[in-house]
Amino acid sequence: MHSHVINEPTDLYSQPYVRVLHLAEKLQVSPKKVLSILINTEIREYNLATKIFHSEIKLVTDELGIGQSIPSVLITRRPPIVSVMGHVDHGKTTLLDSLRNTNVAENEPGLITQHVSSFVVKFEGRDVTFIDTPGHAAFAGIRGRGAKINDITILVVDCCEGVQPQTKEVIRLIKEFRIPSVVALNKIDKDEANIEKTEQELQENGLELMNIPSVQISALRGDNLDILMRLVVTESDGVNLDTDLGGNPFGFILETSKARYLGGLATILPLRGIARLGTIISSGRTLCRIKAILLPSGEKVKEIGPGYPCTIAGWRQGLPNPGLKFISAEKLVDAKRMAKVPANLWVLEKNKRKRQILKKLFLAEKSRSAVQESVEIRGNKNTLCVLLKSDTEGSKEALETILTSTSPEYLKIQVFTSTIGDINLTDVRHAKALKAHILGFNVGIHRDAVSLLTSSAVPYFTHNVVYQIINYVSEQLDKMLPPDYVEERIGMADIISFPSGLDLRVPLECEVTEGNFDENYSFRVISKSGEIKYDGRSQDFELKNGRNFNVRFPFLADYEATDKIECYDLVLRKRKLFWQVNTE
Ligand SMILES: Nc1nc2c(ncn2[C@@H]2O[C@H](COP(=O)(O)OP(=O)(O)OP(=O)(O)O)[C@@H](O)[C@H]2O)c(=O)[nH]1
Repeated sequence: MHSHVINEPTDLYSQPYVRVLHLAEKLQVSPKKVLSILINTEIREYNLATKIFHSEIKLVTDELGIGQSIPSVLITRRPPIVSVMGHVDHGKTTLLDSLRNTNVAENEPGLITQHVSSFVVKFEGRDVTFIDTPGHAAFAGIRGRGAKINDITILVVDCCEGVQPQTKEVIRLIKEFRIPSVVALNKIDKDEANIEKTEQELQENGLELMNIPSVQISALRGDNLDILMRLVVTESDGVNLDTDLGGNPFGFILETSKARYLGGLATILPLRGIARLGTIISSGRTLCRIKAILLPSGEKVKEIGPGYPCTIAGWRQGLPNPGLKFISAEKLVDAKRMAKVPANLWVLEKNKRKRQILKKLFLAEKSRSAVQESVEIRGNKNTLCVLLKSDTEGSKEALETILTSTSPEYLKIQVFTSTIGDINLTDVRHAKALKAHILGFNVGIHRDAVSLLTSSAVPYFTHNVVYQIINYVSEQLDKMLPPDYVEERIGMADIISFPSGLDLRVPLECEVTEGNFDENYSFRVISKSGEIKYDGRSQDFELKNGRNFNVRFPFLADYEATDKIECYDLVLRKRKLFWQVNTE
């Protein structure tokens, strides 16, 4: 029934490699050719069965001249994301409910009751994810920011009322963003339903029913919902639903809620990667180390793949805002590993040195559990755009190589142009339009470019030492990362007395055993076995005589006398830069 749990072997995801032979097949070149390219790199020993990683795959594809794209070894097809839209009372909720009921097993024992408006329908062996978009304004906002949340829209129109203002708004959105759509002509069970008139009105409002599939349904009775599903599945065949299972998890926050025992919850829609228990994600200023994953049915799972909405617990520093993107924060750890690559390797002499660098990078990459590639994060705040200027062909190539082969995953360095000569007016104009940084190696600035450079505040950096340029880039990348927090324990306490009958109004009485307690910090209730029963802010914290205090927590939990209370703070940590360059 719960087929939306990932049910293939787990190591498929945690082993983001491909064997040499398999890669040759994918690329449709002879295995011998691939093998010889790899052997020539001198990175290590290879045979046809060797497992190779993304950095090595890239070497092969580069050498073969088939571009930068990484073969789709870990690419999988996720379920299409469908949202139902339409005018008020035209039957959106009824349709969603009918679709959900065809699928959901209700009252299964052991499930946690929750209200989640997103769910997965299985249709003819395919999973289709429905999300209840929270109103048109938010939807338009999400779209407007260039992000992609739904693949297909079902436009519901009440055939008794015909086209109404919000119907027109949806038509506008569908057309503007070219969203594949299906029209559901609803309430055909009613006598007043006028299908022809509704179709005509849709046509008059610019919806070409010749090109857009439509179906007459009764959301209430469930008539023709199978046809609707088939149309949706057919439409989804034309949509690129490929996603990278090995990538850093990222997706959207759909809604938030709070629950007893679990604290703050957020329903998320992952669009890439596998999110697991323990995965750290961040959204806006909030951070979550995933401590529970619940499917819309309430079933608890350990991991979740792209395209499957789920509710996660473990949020710190409040709850994220619906509509926002979330990203994996694991890269904070990776960034530190990258920083350990010895600095003297950044001296660029071609070929041999380059191989050494790639070898180091490869080793760093191999040590990570998953290879990440920022596939769709382009042209946004995860990309540092640069315009390179160099004095000679040799230094130009060196700079390009260093910047393109070493950008840490998740953050991307995009080199727009790389040319030889002083920084001129055109460069500054381009940089301004592209919001790019100008990096100059051993070059000057044209006189006519100076004034625009200062007045337009285009960031630029020139130097005749390559390390300094790398340092500059490193600093810029660092500024793009979300803050890195570490936990600091403030104090520990024992529970001396607690309310019987789980009465929320009665405070817990506690005694400090270590450090201090202060209501301005976060609190955690930990059971003897280490289970976290509560994590968050306190309520009505009251310091008593000496080392005792009273405290209440907003959520009810089965507190016990053996529980410990921890008081902790999240402190901003100063990060090491990506590339620590040793200038000696
Ligand atoms: N007869 C009939 N009634 C329907 C059908 N679909 C929905 N309704 C009724 O129309 C009314 C509005 O339906 P909803 O599903 O709440 O409409 P909605 O579009 O979700 O409305 P909002 O959430 O307020 O925007 C309800 O009374 C439904 O029972 C249908 O196919 N046939």
